[in-house]
Amino acid sequence: MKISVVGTGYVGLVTGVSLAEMGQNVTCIDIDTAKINKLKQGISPIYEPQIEEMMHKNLAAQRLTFSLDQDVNYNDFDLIYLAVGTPENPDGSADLTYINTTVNRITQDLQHATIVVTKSTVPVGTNAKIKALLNQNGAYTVEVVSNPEFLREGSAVHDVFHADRLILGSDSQAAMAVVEAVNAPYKTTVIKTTFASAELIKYASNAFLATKISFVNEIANICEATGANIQAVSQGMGLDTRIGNKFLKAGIGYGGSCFPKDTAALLQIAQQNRIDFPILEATIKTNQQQQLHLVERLMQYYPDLTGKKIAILGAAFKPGTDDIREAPALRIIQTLLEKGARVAVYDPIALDNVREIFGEAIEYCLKIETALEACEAALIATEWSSIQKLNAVTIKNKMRRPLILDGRAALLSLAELNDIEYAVVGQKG
Ligand SMILES: NC(=O)c1ccc[n+]([C@@H]2O[C@H](COP(=O)([O-])OP(=O)(O)OC[C@H]3O[C@@H](n4cnc5c(N)ncnc54)[C@H](O)[C@@H]3O)[C@@H](O)[C@H]2O)c1
Ligand SMILES: O=c1ccn([C@@H]2O[C@H](COP(=O)(O)OP(=O)(O)O[C@H]3O[C@H](CO)[C@@H](O)[C@H](O)[C@H]3O)[C@@H](O)[C@H]2O)c(=O)[nH]1
Repeated sequence: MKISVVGTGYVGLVTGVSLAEMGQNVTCIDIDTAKINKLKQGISPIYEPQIEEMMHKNLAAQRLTFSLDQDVNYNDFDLIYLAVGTPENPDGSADLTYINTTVNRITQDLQHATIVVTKSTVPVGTNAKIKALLNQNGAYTVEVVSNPEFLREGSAVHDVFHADRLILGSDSQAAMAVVEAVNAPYKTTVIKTTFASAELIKYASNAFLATKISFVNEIANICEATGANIQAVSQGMGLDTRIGNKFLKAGIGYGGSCFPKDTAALLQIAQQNRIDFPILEATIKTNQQQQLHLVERLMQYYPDLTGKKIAILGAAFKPGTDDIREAPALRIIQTLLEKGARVAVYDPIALDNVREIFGEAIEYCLKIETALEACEAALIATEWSSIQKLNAVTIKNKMRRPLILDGRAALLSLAELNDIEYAVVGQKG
């Protein structure tokens, strides 16, 4: 089967490479010339474990090609996956500009029936509109299947091959059967439903996970006030199989390209339907407050941060990725700069992306030791393994004051060392 995947970001690239690995003939398409040039040379524009090795293998087997949008004819494919971005509009709703541009572009080429599969996260009602747009001329029927993606950055390839479920939404059973067959090698539970239900499953899943995180972060705040310990509390909660132990890790809140924008978009969908969604509003508000939790705790040690060197350990929104979209570290750095502090940031792979935002305003450190050198406190924003390996000797030798504020419970064992000042989210410190 000849498949194209439009958009070579986290979802498009991983989808395309994985389908090629499953034996399909795949063309990954983008409008970004620099990205396509890199990809043609076998270089991944994103950091994602396993992706480059799998790319090289499938490029060599000639099952995988990369192409600029202007160089392809969409008539050449049996299936066309949409994996372009759907970022946040200023009012919180999903910006469908890239989806609409892609659909118009496909329509210009098409001269026969085909199937378009929407991987991008789109608001309820979008796939029905996509189908209407694709069938404007009425000479043949273009079927559409909503197939929302649930991969996580940092483990995207693993997640595609070990998905919990395959969600397909369409008004065409035949089209869903084709997409189901393509995905058969992944051997997962298949749910076939309508466009609207498939679209809502994606938003509801992300909003629920985000709510779990905000809930546990509120419990962590109660722990700090009362002397309870969030690690014990979330372990105790998580052993109840009705609750489950995942997404109960307290910290400085969620970031990334999905939870913040998808919670905002679901709130917009509710508002457009005149439905109140106070739980989701609270989830978002709690997360915004939680992202600055470490700064509040730091201010208890230093009411005036002017001129103080503060190390930020970890910039990516989570370990295993160079993605800094909506990363809590960015808001922390911005706030510290506004308060007059000097900031040195360590991250093993995301520093180039951070530099694009803060330029010369902060110091960038590829070694943790450089960030810690003569600093007055270190704030842990991402639980990279290199940060988890930090030892007491380095902390005491390098830092002017050995004060660690841990937003990701990365150095819990250090709490036992008396001569390091240590505070972690969810414990009195
Ligand atoms: N990142 C994730 O972990 C994740 C997981 C599940 C779902 N999603 C959803 O998948 C979608 C894509 O997310 P992403 O993170 O991969 O986005 P991304 O920003 O990393 O990549 C999008 C790509 O689409 C390209 N593009 C834009 N317009 C195009 C056009 N007209 N033709 C061809 N290419 C075009 C861009 O150049 C970019 O390379 C979003 O809707 C997102 O919500 C993302
Ligand atoms: O117990 C937890 C779990 C996660 N996080 C934070 O939550 C954010 C998101 O983490 P994660 O869900 O692992 O990463 P994403 O790559 O953003 O993946 C989410 O968003 C994707 C895009 O929609 C979905 O496909 C995935 O299923 C969904 O997990 C990160 O900042 C984490 O630090 C916590 O604070 N506590």
